[in-house]
Amino acid sequence: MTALVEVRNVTKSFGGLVANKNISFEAARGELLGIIGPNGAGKTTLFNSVAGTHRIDSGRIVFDGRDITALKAHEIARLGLTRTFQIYAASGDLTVKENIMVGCFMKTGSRSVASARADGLLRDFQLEPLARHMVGELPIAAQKRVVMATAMGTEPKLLLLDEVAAGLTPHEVDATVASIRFIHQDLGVTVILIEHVMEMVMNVCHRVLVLDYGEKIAEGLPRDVVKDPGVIKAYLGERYAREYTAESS
Ligand SMILES: Nc1ncnc2c1ncn2[C@@H]1O[C@H](COP(=O)(O)OP(=O)(O)OP(=O)(O)O)[C@@H](O)[C@H]1O
Repeated sequence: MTALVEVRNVTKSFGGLVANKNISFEAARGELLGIIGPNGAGKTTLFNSVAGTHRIDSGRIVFDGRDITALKAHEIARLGLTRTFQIYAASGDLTVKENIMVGCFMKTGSRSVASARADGLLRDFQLEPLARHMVGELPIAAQKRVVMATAMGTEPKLLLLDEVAAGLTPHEVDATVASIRFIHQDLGVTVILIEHVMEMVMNVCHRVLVLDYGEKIAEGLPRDVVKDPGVIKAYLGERYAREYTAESS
């Protein structure tokens, strides 16, 4: 598999705090990559660095064969790299369908094309009965599906999902896993996801990167990463690691 995105020696500081320190990784076309690590490790900062939400201090990012390091977020999104936000950021004034259409307008200027595409996404993400509801009034699980459907409206090649399982019940996490598999397998989108819900990471990710204090401390198969002593110490804890080691052996 060839790399769809290559991140080389990316550093990003906020004042004296180095939130991403010399981080390098690649995601292959068709891969489903997870990023884990404790609160404040630099995961969201890394998404912001890759998606052009902020300028990085140093390093280089290549997406789909093109150097995107100096591009702005909307220019990067047009190339097919879309990110979702951990905190839902859409306008509360929009209905579910209108919200999804905002994503579709990235690829078309036609209202009827955007509307038809949004109808398809409403079906794909089981949102049809909610199409006319205001997004801000929906339960969290449905809001997360709107976030994913809106992102898919931009027709990405690479989708960065920031904690789409946070705050969900186990049943809702299962439904989110199904949505991610649909995006990845049926729609053929490469996915990188940040997640604290380890059941989901273990379930869906091909590979996992682990960040701690702004640095990449591990990278590998989920079953190997959860046994890494550095990852256990920094993030998972002994009890959790024992559970997963027992399950995967
Ligand atoms: N815009 C900003 N200005 C100043 N500091 C920031 C900014 N964004 C992030 N930071 C700091 O950078 C560090 C990394 O934050 P980041 O949000 O990337 O961590 P994270 O791994 O995503 O955490 P979480 O799992 O809690 O979402 C933290 O110390 C955070 O306070």
